[in-house]
Amino acid sequence: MAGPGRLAMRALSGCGWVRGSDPAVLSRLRDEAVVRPGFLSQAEEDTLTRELEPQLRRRRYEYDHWDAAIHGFRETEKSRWSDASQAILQRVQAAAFGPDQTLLSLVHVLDLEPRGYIKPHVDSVKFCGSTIAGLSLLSPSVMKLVHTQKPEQWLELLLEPGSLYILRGSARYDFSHEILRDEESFFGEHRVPRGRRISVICRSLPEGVGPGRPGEPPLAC
Ligand SMILES: O=C(O)CCC(=O)C(=O)O
Ligand SMILES: [Fe+2]
Ligand SMILES: [Mn+2]
Repeated sequence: MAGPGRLAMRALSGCGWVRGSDPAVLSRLRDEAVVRPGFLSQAEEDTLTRELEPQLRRRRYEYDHWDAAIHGFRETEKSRWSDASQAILQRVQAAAFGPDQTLLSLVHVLDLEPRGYIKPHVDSVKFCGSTIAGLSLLSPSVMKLVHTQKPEQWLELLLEPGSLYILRGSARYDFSHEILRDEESFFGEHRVPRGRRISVICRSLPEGVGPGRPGEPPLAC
């Protein structure tokens, strides 16, 4: 997909991959809800997908938890990576995290089938620090952020395959995030048809928590 058309970009300030309810929200969250399209080369995308596929294929998609935040998904946590993937994750770390932040050693890998979606939620502050950074593979999708107290304030993030998104600070704590289901998958006027999407999500540890205790953080942050 080539990115949003001129129409969708009309109301935007700055980046063509982020839309917002109003210019004030866009400017306030400018550095806190960031999309970097084309962060991965096609070769890097293929490397990650090829490495994850066998591990994911062993699991079944889950649908039936009526109160769960995520529907039509399978997931894993991964600590050991090939050298090539390790290099990609290091680029993510350098792009998204500060030198004083420690990352969860387990990287969260989420596979959403074409009908899969993620309901609005705020990642638990118990298990996840101030920064969340996610790579998107295979299918484009729209991530929507809505202010938990003032729902009239929102952002839409267009996540194309190969893109990196970063949520930090207020965007991470004061806004819920969700991945829209296919029927609702629009970036402004721009329809974003959903296929299968894999995301690779790095998170910082809650501040003040040491990096030890392997295996402690749960699957769903
Ligand atoms: O798939 C993503 O990029 C986000 C997943 C998510 O919000 C979560 O696991 O908490
Ligand atoms: Fe989340
Ligand atoms: Mn989660």
